[in-house]
Amino acid sequence: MSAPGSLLITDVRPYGEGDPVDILIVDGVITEIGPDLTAPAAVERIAGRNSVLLPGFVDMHTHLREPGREDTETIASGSAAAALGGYTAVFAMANTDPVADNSTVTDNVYRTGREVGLVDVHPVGAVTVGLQGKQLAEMGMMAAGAAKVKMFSDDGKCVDDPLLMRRALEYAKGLDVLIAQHAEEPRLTVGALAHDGPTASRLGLAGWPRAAEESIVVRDALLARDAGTRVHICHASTEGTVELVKWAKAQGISITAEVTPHHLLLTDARLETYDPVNKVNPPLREERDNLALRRGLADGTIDCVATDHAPHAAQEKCCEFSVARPGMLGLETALSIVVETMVNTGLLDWRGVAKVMSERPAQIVGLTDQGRPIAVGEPANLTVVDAEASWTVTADDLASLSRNTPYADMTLPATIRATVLRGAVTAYEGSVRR
Ligand SMILES: NC(=O)N[C@@H](CC(=O)O)C(=O)O
Ligand SMILES: [Zn+2]
Ligand SMILES: [Zn+2]
Repeated sequence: MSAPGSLLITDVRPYGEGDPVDILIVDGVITEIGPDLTAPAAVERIAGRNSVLLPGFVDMHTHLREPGREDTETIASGSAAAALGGYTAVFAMANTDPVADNSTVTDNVYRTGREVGLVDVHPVGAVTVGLQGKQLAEMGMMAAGAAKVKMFSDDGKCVDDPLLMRRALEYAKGLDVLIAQHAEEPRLTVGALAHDGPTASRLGLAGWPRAAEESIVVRDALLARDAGTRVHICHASTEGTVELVKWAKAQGISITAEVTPHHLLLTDARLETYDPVNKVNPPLREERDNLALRRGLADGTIDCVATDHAPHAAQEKCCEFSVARPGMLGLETALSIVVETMVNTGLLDWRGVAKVMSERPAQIVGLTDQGRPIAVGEPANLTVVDAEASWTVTADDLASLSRNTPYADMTLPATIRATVLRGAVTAYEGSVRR
């Protein structure tokens, strides 16, 4: 990674609007924006070549597998994947081994992220001890530690006990932190392998009904209402979730929701081959869910895109569908899938992409230095997007240590030309800068 000195990014269009300008960055802060800026010869330059300039992306939902499964992802490899995907901040979920349910783990994740330095790694703390759903974790200790944990989640598992969830929301309110719920009523998903629909029936796979998600979404909306606090819904996957979140927002309930790129694009039709790469929680659903999620993201009902980047070892993904681990990679392909499903369909312009990939996630979780406007005086956390380019995904070329991308061999629109974290170039033309 280059030192955070001075940087000149030439020939870029902020938010894809207007004529190309140059951006001068000094000591991590944008100091000048205008056509044909001059800078001393020693200043590092990035040629934007008429690219779109966006605020650096913020991922509220990433699984880095450190500590515990460093064979599938480390904080370093996941940070590289994030930088290449245009991210300047990621939230690393708590389902590590050991679980991030105490400040020793969360502070270690945070410090390792700083040492790697490619992206701001914010650890997510567990809501319950060991993700067991029995006893609240020491959220206060984690929030007060070096990592200043801002978000808590048992993701991978649902906090299904309603009384415990109520207490968690009350505790979170006092700490001014966010609870993010993996909305899954486990008594409705016993043995479930696929979306409960015609495809699962035909393939003989036990179904995961939409109601398993939606019943928790509405329950948690009501609990947040009563607690007078906010709640965030991870990986919304159904048309009904969009309707329920819209209803809850209309009631003045402080609820937010994210959608993954794969739930915007892919359906359970993918399961016909029984390829475990398509196994994910919540499952890929039907086209009407994709379309409702896209509309919800466009109209602000769904607040943001989060990757749910979930690396798994080859041996955990090549076996029989029923025993394969759920989850798919997402960091390096997210922007392309958002362009394919939201920009190329006319649902979002580049301002809208900045909102759902950067501004809203930063606001929801309370980051004050990310998701900022591209303006003089603002921190230089930026992503340079070549909107005209396309690329073919080669699993072996990904920076992630895992290979479980559902987009292998697909040609996708848009590439990340460069990512800039506080004025330092972290990724440039497909390579990370260390
Ligand atoms: N999404 C997944 O299918 N898997 C995630 C857990 C989760 O996000 O629920 C994982 O940690 O592998
Ligand atoms: Zn989850
Ligand atoms: Zn997850």
